[in-house]
Amino acid sequence: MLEVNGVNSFYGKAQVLNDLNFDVASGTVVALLGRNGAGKTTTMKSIMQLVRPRKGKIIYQGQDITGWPSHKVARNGLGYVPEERRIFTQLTVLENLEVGRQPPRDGCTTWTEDMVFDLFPNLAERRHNRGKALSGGEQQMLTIARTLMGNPAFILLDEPSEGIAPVIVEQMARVILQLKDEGLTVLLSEQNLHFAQAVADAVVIIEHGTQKFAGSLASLQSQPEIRDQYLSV
Ligand SMILES: Nc1ncnc2c1ncn2[C@@H]1O[C@H](COP(=O)(O)OP(=O)(O)OP(=O)(O)O)[C@@H](O)[C@H]1O
Repeated sequence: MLEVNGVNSFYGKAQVLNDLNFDVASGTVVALLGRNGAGKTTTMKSIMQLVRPRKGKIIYQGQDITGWPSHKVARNGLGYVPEERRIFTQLTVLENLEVGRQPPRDGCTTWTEDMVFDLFPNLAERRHNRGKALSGGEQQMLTIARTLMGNPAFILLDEPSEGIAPVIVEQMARVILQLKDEGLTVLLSEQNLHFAQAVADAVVIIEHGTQKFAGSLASLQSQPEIRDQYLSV
């Protein structure tokens, strides 16, 4: 569904990604793992064309999307949930969801408010509250919920478990598996293997912008030396 082909990305003169090569198969959850500063966010931004790869290609559903404007990438069915929660603090939960609404997309779930409230019951209770009244975890959920209102086929979640309470982390893992059941394809970034193990089918490990491993979760689990070398566990 998504191919990252020989991607090299830079900030100015500084090269941050070196020849990344991995695939995300349709209907799977792939975890992009690596320590702080490894290049996970830059990989996601390179897929979304928020950072333009200087070399290499991003192929989505057989189409080369490299160089497309980011809004066109999003309209094509890729929903990006950045690490920093970008909700509208002055708008209510319902109004935030309304902002994210896009027309139905062929082959994808058409999300309604009720459907996202089923997924995130905490938000249902808070539907008339303003964004600023929500906890960090609820803001994280609202960011995901708003992205779902755009009816994506593929969702990129940058560190969905970062900075939220353990009980919410568990809920987040359940949500990701429910999204997979809905037929969405998920690429998430994570520093810690624990969360990835609960949700991912496959794993890509990067260190200093270089890919060190790509394969199934089972194959990573059978190679503890890779895990110990590149991940904080
Ligand atoms: N806008 C920027 N300008 C210059 N360098 C940047 C910029 N954003 C990130 N970097 C650098 O690029 C490298 C990769 O950063 P990136 O945010 O992609 O890593 P990450 O794996 O997502 O880490 P984190 O867990 O901190 O989000 C780091 O060395 C970082 O300092």
